[in-house]
Amino acid sequence: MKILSAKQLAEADKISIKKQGITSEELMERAASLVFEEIHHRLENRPIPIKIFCGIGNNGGDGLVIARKLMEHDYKVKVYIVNYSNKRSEDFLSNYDKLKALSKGWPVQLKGENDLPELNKGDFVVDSIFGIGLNRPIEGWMAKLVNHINQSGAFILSVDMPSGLFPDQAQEKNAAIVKADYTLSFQAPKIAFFLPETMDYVGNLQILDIGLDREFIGTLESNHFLITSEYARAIYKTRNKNTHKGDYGNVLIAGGSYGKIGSVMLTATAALRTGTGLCSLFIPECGYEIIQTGLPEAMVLTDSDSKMITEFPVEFEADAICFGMGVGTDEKSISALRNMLEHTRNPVVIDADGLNILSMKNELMELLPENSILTPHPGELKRLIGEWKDDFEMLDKVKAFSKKYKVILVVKGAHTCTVQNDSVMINNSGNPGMATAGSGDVLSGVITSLLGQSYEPISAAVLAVYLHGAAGDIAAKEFGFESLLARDIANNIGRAIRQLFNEP
Ligand SMILES: NC(=O)C1=CN([C@@H]2O[C@H](COP(=O)(O)OP(=O)(O)OC[C@H]3O[C@@H](n4cnc5c(N)ncnc54)[C@H](OP(=O)(O)O)[C@@H]3O)[C@@H](O)[C@H]2O)[C@@H](O)CC1
Ligand SMILES: Nc1ncnc2c1ncn2[C@@H]1O[C@H](COP(=O)(O)OP(=O)(O)O)[C@@H](O)[C@H]1O
Ligand SMILES: [K+]
Repeated sequence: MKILSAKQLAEADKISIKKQGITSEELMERAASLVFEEIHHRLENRPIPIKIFCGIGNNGGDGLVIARKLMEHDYKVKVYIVNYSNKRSEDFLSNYDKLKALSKGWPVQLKGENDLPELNKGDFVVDSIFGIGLNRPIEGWMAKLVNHINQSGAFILSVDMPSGLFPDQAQEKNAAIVKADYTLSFQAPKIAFFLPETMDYVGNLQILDIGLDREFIGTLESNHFLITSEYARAIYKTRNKNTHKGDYGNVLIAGGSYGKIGSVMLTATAALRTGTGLCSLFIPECGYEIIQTGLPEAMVLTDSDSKMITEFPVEFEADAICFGMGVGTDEKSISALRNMLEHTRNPVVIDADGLNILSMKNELMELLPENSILTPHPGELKRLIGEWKDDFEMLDKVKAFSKKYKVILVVKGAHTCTVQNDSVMINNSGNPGMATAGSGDVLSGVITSLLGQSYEPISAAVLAVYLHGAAGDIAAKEFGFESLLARDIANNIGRAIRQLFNEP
């Protein structure tokens, strides 16, 4: 699903109005009615105090429509108009008239900090102050209003955008932004919903299809995509009956050191659970019995060193190689990575200490086969690309890095971003239960497995990230967030694949 900018969405609004022969007020009625229906569906006429904060632009206009609809259904509604200027939009004004005609009292006018209304824990607040028209940070008394709403303890539903949040540009430090519990956003996701510095403002996210022109949206160019289950399903390759293990890839996972053999075991488990036909590990000698006992499906090659990798079995003909988990950064292990890179032409997967080695020995970057996949978490990423001042600069730097070295970066996080050149694929599956040791090792195993099964490198990365998160979600249903282990993610990859086809 395309992630669109505020400018593109405003354009899509205009084109749709023209093509569908409707007025912008009718489009507003349509969009806001969908929000009303979501609220009505959940509240089921419960007498909860609903407090709607409306700006005076079109986002405020949405709020007025929502208020009218709720009043028509006998909800307890109070409307506050946030007068941030005297330029009320046309559609705001016509809905203001409609609301006045329906309600007995006038909406409460807010004009300064003395007007902040009383809010209580049990209130249901609708934030319809600013949407995609925000063009500068919220300041002055309105910033106080935003903090007042945030501190009230009320349930907060934001319409289209949490007010104060820019859809597609960096935020000032300590900006006043509504911290929503739930955001109902129109038509397309906005990138700020998924980036580390701003995702917390959004709460639960739901995108409402307000029926903007599909053909026009199809023509819009975007470098940013949200990975959906439909997309993952389209990438996935089904299996033929007439096949054997040789058809599903022979992968080699090199990693581990004394005390960190578990990491490679997790990677190999994940690779096998993702369908790898033949899985071999290259590990220091100390891990031999551990792997042979713990994972009998895997084959094991050992280094001459008992505690760390110091070489690489360059004669091994693998369909995909993964290097790095638990390796450490000893000079001898650095030469093992160099050895591997000097003898490999196919794309490889580099994770964990493999990445740290690349940061230390920049010249090794030049040896990476084209379309290799690097899987840094934010700490490893900083070592690779340096510091960044905000998420947008981070994405720019990652894109530049991807272009410079012709590699794919999987920037891990709550919404993992897979970056190739200028394109960013954002993942929405997964949960905080996956913030546990070894879950990144599992991801590398899934990527390597798909790479070995002849998926294009970018497809392997994107599908793996999606399945890894979906498997984590299935595991979390069984164990809860706290109890989830990395191995549970690996063990649920099969269920995640079946879920793509709606099989429980
Ligand atoms: N178009 C359609 O058909 C549909 C649109 N829809 C809805 O419209 C929303 C977009 O509406 P919008 O364009 O009126 O912008 P909105 O977010 O209400 O802001 C209004 C004005 O605020 C001002 N302003 C900005 N920042 C400020 C600040 N920090 N402090 C003070 N003032 C500030 C700025 O005016 P300025 O003062 O700069 O002239 C700006 O123009 C969209 O999110 C969706 O909810 C849906 O109904 C679907 C159909
Ligand atoms: N809150 C979260 N929501 C979704 N996914 C998460 C969350 N926290 C962690 N993950 C996922 O778990 C993995 C953690 O990887 P990493 O930090 O490398 O762990 P480790 O080094 O312990 O293996 C990543 O794939 C990341 O996307
Ligand atoms: K809003």
